Amino acid sequence: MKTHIAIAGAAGRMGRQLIEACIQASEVVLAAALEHPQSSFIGSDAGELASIGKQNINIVTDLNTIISQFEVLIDFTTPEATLAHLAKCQAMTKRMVIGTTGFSAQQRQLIEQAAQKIAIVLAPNMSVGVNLTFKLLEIAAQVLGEEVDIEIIEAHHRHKVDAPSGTALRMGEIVAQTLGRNLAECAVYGRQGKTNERARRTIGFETIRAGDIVGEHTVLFAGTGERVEITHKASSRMTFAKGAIRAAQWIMQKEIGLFDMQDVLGLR
Ligand SMILES: NC(=O)C1=CN([C@@H]2O[C@H](COP(=O)(O)OP(=O)(O)OC[C@H]3O[C@@H](n4cnc5c(N)ncnc54)[C@H](OP(=O)(O)O)[C@@H]3O)[C@@H](O)[C@H]2O)C=CC1
Ligand SMILES: O=C(O)C1=N[C@H](C(=O)O)C[C@H](O)C1
Repeated sequence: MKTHIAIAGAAGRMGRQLIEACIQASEVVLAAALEHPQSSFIGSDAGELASIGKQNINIVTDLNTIISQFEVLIDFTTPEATLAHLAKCQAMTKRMVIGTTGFSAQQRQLIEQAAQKIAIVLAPNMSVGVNLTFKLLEIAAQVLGEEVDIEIIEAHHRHKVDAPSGTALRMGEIVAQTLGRNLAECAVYGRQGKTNERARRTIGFETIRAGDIVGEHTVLFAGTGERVEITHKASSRMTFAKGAIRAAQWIMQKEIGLFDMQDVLGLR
């Protein structure tokens, strides 16, 4: 049976890629596409928006009007919009795949609570390569341990509104957890002025925002005499969109619970 998908944030950078990925994937059906009420794209055809030709699916604004048409809502919007969609999906018992980043700890708690009622995949990065990189980071941190300085450098396009990226923060959490550190206590976000010598157990974050960079992450493990750099570079948003479609198909086997791409890809 094909999975019927609705896309929130359909006119966004990721939304347009998701429309195309949905149409390309034979195992899923694009059932509906959503934008906010003020969007100039309401009523536009989703296929035309994604430059793949008319699909006879108009962009709508009210999730309640399409609730019977889809099984999984894929949401790449903003934290506030995602939480509004989450409340509706919980009320109507619909599954969600959430790619939005930039949630506060309190907002994340709301997602965890909702996952007691519905099944959710929440992942700051849906690419297979980044999720493999997460595993490589665990190994690097285990082997290099306390002998190295760890820095996380990320670069994204000029339109990105959250920093550090959700992926960079997840990388920091993985490294910190592997080394028995608390990221909230050891993270250092950028440096300026008289910083004093670097403390070994800190994990540094550096953020670049420029041009049309799709998404690049490097974790540096720098010791004395050598260093290891683990880098992932995304060159197309289609890699994230394909991952989200895969997650939407995977979540159909779950009724409740909070999962991420490590679960979807069997990397847990
Ligand atoms: N997990 C992953 O693999 C990835 C995650 N992301 C994350 O996804 C999110 C979106 O990224 P991106 O596509 O680049 O951003 P965009 O700003 O291009 O897209 C977001 C879209 O959501 C729309 N939107 C805002 N509020 C609502 C609402 N209430 N209902 C429906 N639609 C709404 C925006 O409309 P308007 O522009 O008019 O405000 C816009 O069209 C970010 O948090 C980003 O970090 C991005 C790439 C990969
Ligand atoms: O906003 C983006 O573009 C991206 N955001 C995600 C993040 O914050 O990690 C993932 C990807 O790198 C692109």
